[in-house]
Amino acid sequence: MESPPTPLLVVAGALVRPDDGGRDDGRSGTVLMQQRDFIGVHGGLWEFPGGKLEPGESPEGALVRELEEELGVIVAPGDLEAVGFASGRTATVEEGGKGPSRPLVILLYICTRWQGEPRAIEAADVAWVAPGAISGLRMPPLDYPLAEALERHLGAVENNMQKSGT
Ligand SMILES: Nc1nc2c([nH]c(=O)n2[C@@H]2O[C@H](COP(=O)(O)OP(=O)(O)OP(=O)(O)O)[C@@H](O)[C@H]2O)c(=O)[nH]1
Repeated sequence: MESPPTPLLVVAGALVRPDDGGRDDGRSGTVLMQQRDFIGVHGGLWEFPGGKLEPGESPEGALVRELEEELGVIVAPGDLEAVGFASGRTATVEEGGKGPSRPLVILLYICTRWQGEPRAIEAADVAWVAPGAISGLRMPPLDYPLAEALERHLGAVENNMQKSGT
């Protein structure tokens, strides 16, 4: 008898840059999103950069590797802060997925410090997006709850800063 599929663990990162008070070049957002290649599952949709853990990797190690591979940025594992997670299932074959659908958990981290200028190495495109505008993008299903978790996290950070007068 075939054993049931194991859950897939995926990590994702929200690179957040300081708000510079708004630019007039249409790049005023602060969160880096990437657009998937147009071929394959979820083709052309926007998502948080990241990917699957390789055997033996920690989530933070996997995200450091993925951010370098996908965006060309160097991140220290200690500069990744957990924000939340989303749980669902991988895309079915009908939805463009590869094998049978299985449980999927995506861990979201925030990162405000990195080296290098993020660029689309593997993705079709990258863009800086305002946190409140992320859920207006066309994204794979689990990136919506991740975007909500990020907005809550950023809101809480801002509240704390206002309370402490910083
Ligand atoms: N970000 C995101 N990924 C999802 C969702 N649903 C889902 O099946 N996935 C899958 O989770 C995997 C993310 O890992 P990845 O980014 O390393 O994968 P990949 O594009 O290289 O695809 P591949 O290795 O399957 O060819 C992809 O296979 C992606 O299609 C979702 O809602 N959000």
